[in-house]
Amino acid sequence: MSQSPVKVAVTGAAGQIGYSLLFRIASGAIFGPDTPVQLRLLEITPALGALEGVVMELDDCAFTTLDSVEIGDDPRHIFDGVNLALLVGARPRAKGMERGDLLEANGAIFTEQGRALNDVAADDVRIGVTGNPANTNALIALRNAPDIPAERFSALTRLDHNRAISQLAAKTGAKVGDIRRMTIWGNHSSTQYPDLFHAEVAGKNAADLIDDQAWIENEFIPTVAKRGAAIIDARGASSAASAASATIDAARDWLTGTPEGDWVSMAVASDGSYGVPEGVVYSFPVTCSGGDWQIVQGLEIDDFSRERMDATAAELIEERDAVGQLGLT
Ligand SMILES: NC(=O)C1=CN([C@@H]2O[C@H](COP(=O)(O)OP(=O)(O)OC[C@H]3O[C@@H](n4cnc5c(N)ncnc54)[C@H](O)[C@@H]3O)[C@@H](O)[C@H]2O)C=CC1
Ligand SMILES: O=C([O-])CC(=O)C(=O)O
Repeated sequence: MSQSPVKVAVTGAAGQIGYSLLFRIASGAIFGPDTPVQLRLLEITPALGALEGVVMELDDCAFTTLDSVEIGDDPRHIFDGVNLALLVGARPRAKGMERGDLLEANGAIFTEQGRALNDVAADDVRIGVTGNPANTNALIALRNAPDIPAERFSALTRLDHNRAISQLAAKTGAKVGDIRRMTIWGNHSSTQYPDLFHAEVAGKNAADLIDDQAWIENEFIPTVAKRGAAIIDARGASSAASAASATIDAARDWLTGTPEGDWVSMAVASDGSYGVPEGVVYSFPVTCSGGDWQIVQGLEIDDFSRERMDATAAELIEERDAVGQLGLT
């Protein structure tokens, strides 16, 4: 192992997602087997005792890729010099809540953490937001970090993307690995638009192959968009292992690149592509290379897709305005 260590901050490290995420990062799932990782774990003060227990377990795994672990409750200390910050820590929703209901509870966290990252993170920092409402939390963080380019922030819609791939594979009998060019447009919420019109199954257009608009509208889209709620109903707690896995997938592809001929879904600051207003963090199809992302351009958008893309943009604008009224940005 010759490379110098990468510093990775994880917030909410003693939570459910953290319990799965930390072990994957420590074992090399983002940076591979040759890059040592320094974990810097942020929690609120009352959770530091539980976090110490998680650190004992990390030690007990004897991961060759884990260089060091530091824990604390001060974002300015934990984020000092970090190259990657995964902002997971936030209150999860309970049964019957929409993710937007968490805006006020969680918005303040991302104001403080955006400011701290602005002041102390490494110059090359990338910031991935998993904590809900993820898109608007990312917007709050980036607005509070004026010295960090907005392109360095993204919110997690990779879980929705992976859910959509899994549903499409089950419907068509294809293998997950045969599916490419899936897209989640918009918000990580029930208004998101999982798009089969540009997805491919073994090189064939997914919507043409399925040839069943009713299934797309009445089964596929709602199943993907409401999967988080279905898991809360079934488990009594929100998705954790799958959310951690998607957080890893998203960070790995952002930093190491997307496969040739494929793309992934990432919620990023809109640049106006596809008529999505600037000033919101919206999920687009993106390709990544060298730690940067680019929105895939030139996809044809029909009326059905347009309507759904606009509806989820409208929800993000409402969230942005609500946050403005709370004085959070
Ligand atoms: N974007 C996505 O696809 C998904 C997002 N989520 C969201 O991820 C977040 C975390 O979920 P879980 O791990 O299940 O929740 P959890 O409640 O098990 O853990 C959250 C942790 O964050 C900590 N925390 C709270 N405020 C903090 C602060 N200011 N700084 C640092 N840590 C803080 C808490 O002490 C707790 O340990 C929730 O907002 C949840 O809704 C969950 C699944 C998927
Ligand atoms: O639904 C929730 O609240 C947790 C989440 O974001 C998901 O599972 O997609």
